[in-house]
Amino acid sequence: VNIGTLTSTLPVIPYQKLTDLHYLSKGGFGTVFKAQHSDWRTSVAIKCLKIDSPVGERERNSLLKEAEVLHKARFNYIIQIYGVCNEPEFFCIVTEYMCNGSLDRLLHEKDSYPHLHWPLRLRILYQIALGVNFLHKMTPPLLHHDLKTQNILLDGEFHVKIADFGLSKWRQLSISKGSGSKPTEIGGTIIYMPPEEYHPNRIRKTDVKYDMYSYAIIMWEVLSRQIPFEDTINPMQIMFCVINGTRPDTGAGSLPDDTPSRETLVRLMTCGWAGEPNDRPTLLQCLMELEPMLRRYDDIDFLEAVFEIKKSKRRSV
Ligand SMILES: CNC(=O)c1cc(Oc2ccc(NC(=O)Nc3ccc(SCC(=O)O)c(F)c3)c(F)c2)ccn1
Repeated sequence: VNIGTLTSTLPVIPYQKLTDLHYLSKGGFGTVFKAQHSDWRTSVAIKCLKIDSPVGERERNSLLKEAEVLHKARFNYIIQIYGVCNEPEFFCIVTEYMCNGSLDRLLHEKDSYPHLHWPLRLRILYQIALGVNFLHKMTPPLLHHDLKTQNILLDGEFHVKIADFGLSKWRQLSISKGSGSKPTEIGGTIIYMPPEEYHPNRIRKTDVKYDMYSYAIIMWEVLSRQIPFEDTINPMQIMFCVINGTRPDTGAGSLPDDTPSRETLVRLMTCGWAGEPNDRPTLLQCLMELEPMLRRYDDIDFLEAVFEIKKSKRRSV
């Protein structure tokens, strides 16, 4: 990646403008901090190469590639990049800070969030689909291939932005290049991984269909607030079951009968997680089916759902 072309359109942020660093998380070989930008007077997130390890050329290039990808993929439902900090002893990309954290926490920290009203859950599913569909409609299509609730971030009003904490080489759909799969992070979860990915053969033609499988699993997780395959602890067991057609339970025990548009949502999930990639719908087809569901609600419905969360969050602090 030519840093010159990248920084000709992306701000270069001097390191001394980044203050009050707080550690957030550690990725493959990247570390994420919250920081304040002293001129812009806002919180930012910075993803740096391990500040202890010498910044290797390969790692630096990988982060540059990520900046380029994020810069090209600017969209309302993809995490926004503000710039890069490119100094000899410090190298990081600077993005917006998503103050309400990951969807994973919103779904499963039920003490903090006892009520998650349907309008907000549907808006979250719709906005994830908008983000992933945008990636798939780029030329060439940009594949996420690590969609999971930990990579879905929420801003102050609980709007969704797609993120990718993992730091590994970027993949794009290119017919020429044999598309080897992105190695799953060590200890990464496989519950969002489609069965054809368990033993990736060199030339896989249906790459965009990978994200659709992950999206279907996320749909189930949002609507049920349960962990997919929770009772099977051993990843090998999950892979075995999934290859044999086991999927999350779509009965009333997991998806309540009062789930709005239950039949349509269950059909989208079951088609989305089909074992045969070509049987899965596209994200665009999902959007077409979700749009009439969202139109049933108005802003007050969404505001009430967000208000409910903020009230209970205040109580639980
Ligand atoms: C409580 N709040 C927080 O903790 C917090 C942390 C945070 O840290 C980061 C998280 C992720 C990234 N980076 C990233 O998302 N990159 C990326 C790259 C490619 C694609 S799309 C194609 C593909 O996936 O390959 C994509 F969608 C995303 C980052 F730079 C910082 C940001 C905001 N808030």
